[in-house]
Amino acid sequence: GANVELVTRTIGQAQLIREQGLLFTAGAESVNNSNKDIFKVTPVVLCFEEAAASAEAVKETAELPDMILLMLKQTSITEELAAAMKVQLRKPGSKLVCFQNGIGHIELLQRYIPQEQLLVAVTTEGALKHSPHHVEHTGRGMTWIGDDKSGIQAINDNTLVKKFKKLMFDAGFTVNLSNNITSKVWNKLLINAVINPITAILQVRNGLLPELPASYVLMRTLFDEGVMLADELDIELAPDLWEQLLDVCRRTANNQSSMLQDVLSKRQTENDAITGGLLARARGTEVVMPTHNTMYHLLRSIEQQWETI
Ligand SMILES: NC(=O)C1=CN([C@@H]2O[C@H](COP(=O)(O)OP(=O)(O)OC[C@H]3O[C@@H](n4cnc5c(N)ncnc54)[C@H](OP(=O)(O)O)[C@@H]3O)[C@@H](O)[C@H]2O)C=CC1
Ligand SMILES: CC(C)(CO)C(=O)C(=O)O
Repeated sequence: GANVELVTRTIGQAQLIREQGLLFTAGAESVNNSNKDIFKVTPVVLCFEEAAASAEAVKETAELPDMILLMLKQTSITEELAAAMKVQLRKPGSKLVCFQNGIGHIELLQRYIPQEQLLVAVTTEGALKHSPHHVEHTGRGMTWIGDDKSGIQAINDNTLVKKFKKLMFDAGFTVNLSNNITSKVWNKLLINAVINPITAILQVRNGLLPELPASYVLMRTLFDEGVMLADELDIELAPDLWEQLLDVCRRTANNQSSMLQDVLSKRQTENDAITGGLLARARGTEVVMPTHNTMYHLLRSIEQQWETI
């Protein structure tokens, strides 16, 4: 095994998990779907400030983490967080694995953390936080990790990465290495940039999108604009990405997309990292993305209504 520490944002959540444990339920398609068990685990829990202070205080870098799995939304990746990560990643060879959807965060993190310590993860696993100490594994998937600069062999030979893969495998998760993680990131980015904004604006579940003739047209238009940009940037996409996208709608038909959940809870969405991420990459190219631009501004208008309340 490995020593694992869970880091929460608030002290309240850390205390709750220390007192009551972390409840883990398995949804219908989860790894542990045989009996829909509820597992209770009692990890070591620190809040963000505690973790940052304890890393600052450490003199021997051997006591610092080997690997940090960053599973926050893009909206939580701030300069302050990146600076704190830098302090926690002083152990030579340690790695930060970034699980976010969307793009833009790696550029921010690279301003603080050397590129060779950053790994990008793309996952199709599904998780849903029901309460501050209850999480459901809503769907089985696959996780890809990589970094396009080092190449697959270097990652494959990395002892830490090997150990991480084994630990994940033993826990029931499949982790593969990718020699083109940018392509994996963009496949997911285009899927999210089609499904998330439309579901969030129309307030419908994923399954309805391809069923409504008008939203089907909108989906295809957003998809085609995204493909044009990827072509312009020489980013390889899966040849059957459109079919994959329709399949995601079918497989997650009853899900509310993460962006719809954010809108319903009046939380800031990942619009800047998903649709905004595409628009930022299109700037300075010949590609125009009028439909993504409209979706971006519609979502910002929704968010700005709460910001001004
Ligand atoms: N959920 C899923 O199935 C999938 C999610 N993703 C991507 O993964 C990322 C995370 O998504 P998801 O887990 O759903 O998001 P959630 O909002 O459910 O969870 C993120 C957690 O991060 C916590 N957090 C925020 N800031 C800090 C901090 N500084 N220190 C410690 N904890 C912090 C939040 O705490 P608090 O609630 O207190 O703010 C929250 O509990 C997103 O980019 C998403 O797009 C990718 C694939 C699948
Ligand atoms: C694939 C999809 C759209 C599934 O709901 C998702 O990743 C999300 O909701 O953010």
